[in-house]
Amino acid sequence: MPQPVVPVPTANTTNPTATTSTTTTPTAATDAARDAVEEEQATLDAAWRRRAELLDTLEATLADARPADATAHARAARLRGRRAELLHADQGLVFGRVDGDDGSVRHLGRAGLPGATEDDEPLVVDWRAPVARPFYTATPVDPQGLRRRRHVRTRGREVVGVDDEPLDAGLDDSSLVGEGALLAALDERRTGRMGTAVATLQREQDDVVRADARTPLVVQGGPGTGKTVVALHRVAYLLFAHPHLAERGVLVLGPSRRFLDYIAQVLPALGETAVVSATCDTLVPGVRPTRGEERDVAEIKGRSLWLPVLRRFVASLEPAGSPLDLVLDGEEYELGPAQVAAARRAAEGAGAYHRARERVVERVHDLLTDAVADRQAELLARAEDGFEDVLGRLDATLAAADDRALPTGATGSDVDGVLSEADLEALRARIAADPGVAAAVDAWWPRRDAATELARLLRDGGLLRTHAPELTGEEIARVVAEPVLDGWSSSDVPLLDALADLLGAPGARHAAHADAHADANDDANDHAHGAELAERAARTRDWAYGHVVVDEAQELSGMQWHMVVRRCPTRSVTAVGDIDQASSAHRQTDWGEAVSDALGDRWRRRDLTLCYRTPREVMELTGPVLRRAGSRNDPPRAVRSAAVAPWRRSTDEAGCPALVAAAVAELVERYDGGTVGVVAPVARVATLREALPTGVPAMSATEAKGLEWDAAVVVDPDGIAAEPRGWNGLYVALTRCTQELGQVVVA
Ligand SMILES: Nc1ncnc2c1ncn2[C@@H]1O[C@H](COP(=O)(O)OP(=O)(O)OP(=O)(O)O)[C@@H](O)[C@H]1O
Repeated sequence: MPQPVVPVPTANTTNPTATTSTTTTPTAATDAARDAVEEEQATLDAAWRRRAELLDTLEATLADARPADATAHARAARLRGRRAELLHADQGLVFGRVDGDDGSVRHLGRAGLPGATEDDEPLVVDWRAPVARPFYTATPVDPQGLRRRRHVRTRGREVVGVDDEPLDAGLDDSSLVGEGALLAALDERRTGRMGTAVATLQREQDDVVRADARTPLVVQGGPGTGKTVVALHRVAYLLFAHPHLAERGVLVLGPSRRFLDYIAQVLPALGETAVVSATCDTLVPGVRPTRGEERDVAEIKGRSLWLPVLRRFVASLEPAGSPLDLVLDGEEYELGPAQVAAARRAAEGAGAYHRARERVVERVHDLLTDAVADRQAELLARAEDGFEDVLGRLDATLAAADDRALPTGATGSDVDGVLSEADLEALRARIAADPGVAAAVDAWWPRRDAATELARLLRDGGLLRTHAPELTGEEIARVVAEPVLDGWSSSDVPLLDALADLLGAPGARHAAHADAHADANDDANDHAHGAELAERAARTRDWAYGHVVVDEAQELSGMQWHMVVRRCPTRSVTAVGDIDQASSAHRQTDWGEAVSDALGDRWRRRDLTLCYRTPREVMELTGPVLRRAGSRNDPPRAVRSAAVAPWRRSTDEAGCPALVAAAVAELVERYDGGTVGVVAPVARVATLREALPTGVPAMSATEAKGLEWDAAVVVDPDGIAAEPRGWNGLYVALTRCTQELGQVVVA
């Protein structure tokens, strides 16, 4: 049990896993507290001085730097990255300390601060360094060589308190890490922006943060268990521990723009900029859904089966083995079925449609070059047999070739009929540039555009019946009835992405990847340029990220999962979510069903079990809601209890907006400096927005996902429960508050 040696202002805290505490007399405790604060203040002062020195040195080095070559450029970029890291470390420059059995003392902070000389111990160890790990994971049962863990609470340059946990005095293994500091952090007013939790990460969270990056990881956790916190700290950890990931950037996928705004400050505050954040809707550059859609259609279009459907459709776009007629210099050539088949074989294994097309077209040019050369030789042979008219034609052909700069070096009279290598090359180049040949090849194997082809497929019942036999006639009819020409819907985006991938870029083989590689080499480890890299990655549809984090991952459809994996071929993916909070149209009810198709069977699951956000009294209301949602899971255990009991008020339809407005006004006053939010059935949101003061948001359960406020008012809970997947939605709605929950029931 932690022993706060300086009182912590957290009234309503109860550890669900309470353990024994060490006893100290009040006076001794006060003296010890004062000494401890003074001691840590001295360390914090030293850390600020060291930070200033390091920044001065960096500034001077950067001012003198004249990056002459790539190495110097990369070094300057690294220095700029380090400068940014030190600048961001001002909050929490020192936040923890561990004392070893061997008398060693180590301080932890947002950024590492080396000692004055190379032989000195670091003044502060970076929280992500391996030596920092016991701070998060040591327990009395497994003290990992530590005697004591101390959380140092600071405000700017001042130490305001310390919380000590002896690790050599107990047998209990279940207490929270740094309970005093944790509960103080949890009790703080919410600002509407998520904060960092480097100082108070809990053991089960740290296990996720530092898990192996190569294995896809799925983290299941109930509301408020810190999934988002963990996901974002994992990004910071991975970029620190595996700098090569920064060369490709990290993609963070969230459920909505509002959610991305909510978390936007966390990664920059952790010093990370090589990060792109997006929703599944905004992942494909140049494509934005503008059309709503029916839930059943979204469900059908989200199924993974569309991947084989689209594959079959794209295969059908390739020309059958029909002969190809070509004209060059007025002469007709026919590539017969056998030659066409041979050319098509060249495309086997080429992958995307356009890549295959490129290879086949090259092969066609080869075949035509051979055919022209053969015909020339044949004409010559006949000429030698004395056919004057044929000789005339040959002269004409060669003259035409000369006009087009075919450097045969031969004339009509001294030609020997066999083209040299150089002649053949030149002939091939001329064929490749010939507009007539290009037009014929285009007509035979056209370039295709993903948007046009998808719209064509989705509107054509016949095509769907051919390529999507997995769908029933009724399902096909629902798909065909969608007005795709009026714009894309959300479920079209992954279909477009899959189709664009199967088609490949016309005429720009691997351009995006080549581009990405060049950038990566220029910008290796360059945090200062991370934002630039991220911008470029966001613009490139087939950018391959170093790592992808998916938050609220339970919402993704099968096709959206494929869209994720396409962006990270190494499958270095961390997905965090709560299957019990799912509200989107798909039918998955467990993680295996949701991810196995895209992630294969290599993925691992971790669970988060403690709820840090929502007070126990509120969580107790959610068990029955979960049962009604059809879940067999229990809500997570809350680490805190509420100062104000959850309340319910009733009203009739007409009185609802006014009652909600009055309740909100009370809460805004009570949580001055904090935040209040309202969650309601979709149909009530607009009316409530009008009734509420500015700054108090009203939204549906789906929109509230991932967000939190000090106080939340849930309006018409029965109405929310009656929505599609409504009991899951109500579970979300009830778990948004950090302090107080009110429910307004509409009779
Ligand atoms: N170790 C921690 N230290 C301090 N605060 C924490 C810690 N873990 C979680 N929190 C806080 O608890 C709250 C809930 O965390 P978070 O939003 O990450 O939970 P979640 O599991 O993503 O919830 P939901 O499923 O409802 O979206 C946040 O205010 C977060 O800052």
